[in-house]
Amino acid sequence: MRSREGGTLTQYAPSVNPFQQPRWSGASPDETEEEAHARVLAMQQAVKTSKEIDAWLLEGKKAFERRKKAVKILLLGQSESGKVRPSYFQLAFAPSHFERERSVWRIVVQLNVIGCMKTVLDALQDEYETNGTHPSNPIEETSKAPLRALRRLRLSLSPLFFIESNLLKILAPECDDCRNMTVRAGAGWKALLQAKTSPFIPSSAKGSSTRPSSVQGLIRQEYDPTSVLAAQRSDIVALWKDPEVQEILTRRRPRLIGSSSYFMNDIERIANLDYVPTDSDIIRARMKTMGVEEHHFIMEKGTSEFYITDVGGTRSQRATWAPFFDDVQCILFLAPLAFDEVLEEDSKVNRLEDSLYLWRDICANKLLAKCHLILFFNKRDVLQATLARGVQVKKYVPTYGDNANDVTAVTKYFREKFKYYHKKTSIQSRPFMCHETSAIDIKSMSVLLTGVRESILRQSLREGDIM
Ligand SMILES: Nc1nc2c(ncn2[C@@H]2O[C@H](COP(=O)(O)OP(=O)(O)OP(=O)(O)O)[C@@H](O)[C@H]2O)c(=O)[nH]1
Ligand SMILES: [Mg+2]
Repeated sequence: MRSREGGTLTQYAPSVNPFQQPRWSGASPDETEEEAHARVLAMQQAVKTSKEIDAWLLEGKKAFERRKKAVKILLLGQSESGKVRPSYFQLAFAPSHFERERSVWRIVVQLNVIGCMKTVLDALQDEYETNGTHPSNPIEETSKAPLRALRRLRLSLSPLFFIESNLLKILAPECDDCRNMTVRAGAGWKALLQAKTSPFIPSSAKGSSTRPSSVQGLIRQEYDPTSVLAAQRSDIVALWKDPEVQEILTRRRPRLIGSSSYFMNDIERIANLDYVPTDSDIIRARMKTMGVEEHHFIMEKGTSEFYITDVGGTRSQRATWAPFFDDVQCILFLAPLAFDEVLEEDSKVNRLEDSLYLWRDICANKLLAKCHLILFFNKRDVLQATLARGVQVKKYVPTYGDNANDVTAVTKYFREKFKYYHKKTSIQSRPFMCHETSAIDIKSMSVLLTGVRESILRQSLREGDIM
């Protein structure tokens, strides 16, 4: 055999056979002792890193397998449609997790109360200023009296507004009013609130372990509205129950966030030193979220795992939903029958019309062709109250015509509309599932969600998703 240059191969062969040498250690022949030491350390580190990568890959594989077997639910709907459902799932299937977050929701409820107080004070100010500047007002001094009382009240409540701004600095630094506050999705804001307001500040969060507990108490009070609310309870109750104030609110209809009136009607219970929010309070508390948040639950009784993804529903956030359409099995679509309301972010758009078109787009989405869609006509109680006030559907939806103006007829009418788009735009046929719900009815919501969970599990088993 010859090499290309013409010489024999044997003339290039090494004098020693490497395969017969002891195992190569990476050491060079003239290595010093320190170099040898450094080399051994580097090799040990490399082995450790390699094991860590293996463990990480294995963990990732396990997580992927777990996720594959879990039930994946996506909550969709416009802003304020009532996607408080992660709390419901926690309450129904992981109650101890729900329990741990109770202290956080106390502050959210208190912020809702502060926001509502501000709206009431602003509405009264507008009312009195308009009346006070009215040229035909005969007794100018008398007309100024309510404005002066209002100013006094604002002053006495000012510690609350100071605490509000402290809380905003940690929750939503770019915002100066809790009524417009939006927190970033994820548990970050809850941990921050817990750290600032929990009764026992952990030593790691104290900064100085020698700080006396009275100072810690003061720091806590800067972030905790409880004692100020308790001290001002009688003034707040008197203001909210004043028939004149109620008349002004009914006439002016200022926008009250979330379930503020529910909290204000119960203010004697809430403005208390030992106030702990009830399940109902937590479900009603309003905290606008920005971004997408995934909640992972393992059922405390049973073995099922859930991934529930909650999204921000304002129009500007809807583009962020698509990446979550990939492996979702079921969408719970929330659509309140708010035929007489407009979107907060665009006052030209009717809320119900927006929901209907959003539903149509979800039904038509190719990525969701195999996904189960469950429609919730949420806020049934609000629909009931609106119709009871005599608000006519046909005034807002001309095609409604002379159908009866009651909950049954209204629900039936809109159910047909949603069903029509479901059938017309779904790429492959799927059952139309629609429920009427009300977040305030915790018991029946839990029963309903248990039913939904069972049917998703059954469906997944049928399709072989879950082993
Ligand atoms: N009365 C009543 N209030 C409800 C109902 N469902 C939700 N709410 C309240 O409506 C407010 C808004 O609900 P959320 O669930 O926070 O709104 P969301 O859909 O998550 O809105 P974004 O986070 O902005 O997308 C909260 O104060 C809820 O307590 C209901 O059925 N009846
Ligand atoms: Mg939300």
